[in-house]
Amino acid sequence: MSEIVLMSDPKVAAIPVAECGERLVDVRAAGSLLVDARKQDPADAYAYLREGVLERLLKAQAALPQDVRLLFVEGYRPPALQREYFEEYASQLRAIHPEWSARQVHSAASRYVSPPDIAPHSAGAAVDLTLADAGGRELDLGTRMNADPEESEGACYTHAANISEEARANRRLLGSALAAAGLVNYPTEWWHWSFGDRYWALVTGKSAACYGPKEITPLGQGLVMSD
Ligand SMILES: C[C@@H](N)C(=O)N[C@H](C)C(=O)O
Ligand SMILES: [Zn+2]
Repeated sequence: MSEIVLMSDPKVAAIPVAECGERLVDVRAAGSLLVDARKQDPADAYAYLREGVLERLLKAQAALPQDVRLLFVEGYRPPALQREYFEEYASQLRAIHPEWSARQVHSAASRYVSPPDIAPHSAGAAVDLTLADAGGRELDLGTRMNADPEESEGACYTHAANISEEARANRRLLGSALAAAGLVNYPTEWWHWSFGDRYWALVTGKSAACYGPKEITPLGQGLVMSD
């Protein structure tokens, strides 16, 4: 298996963004995806994604067996929230490993949360999702979603060996549908997939990302994006 490129790798930040300006859309309006409210925020920003990412999720949903559904948990994440997540996990790591340098902490933190400057969720390009049965019950993917590497003893890594055969099969099913639709996985998190961001561009050999980080402002029934 090829070596994992972490989000903190300078190769990711070196990818330029040629912003295409595509809008963020509410995935709940598409109607055919299961959407879980565990990450709901007052502006419902969590439910938004770039239009091209949603199109690809719908394609992946259509490729799954009839009794299996994608369960969407989190899409867009405001830059301030991304910073909060990153800092929170970095301080946990500092407490566990007081001997680590700032560089080591930054790199280890990026196994689980992207550095805010390159964050795919803040570009509306990434989605955290899992599988559910026809009744909406989550399937066994080996760990809870958002289990960090310490808590899960590494089982959050997509190709971890310390999960059951059933969980491995479910990860394969999720992965084959999403990869066929054009999304790429962050290999330290089985639930994190993206399209159009810098990480996606690096993995797929594109010269630039098409979606860069955005701030959003709620307006009427929607969201307005700005740099
Ligand atoms: C925090 C976790 N749900 C997540 O989204 N991690 C990725 C790497 C990110 O922050 O982009
Ligand atoms: Zn994610």
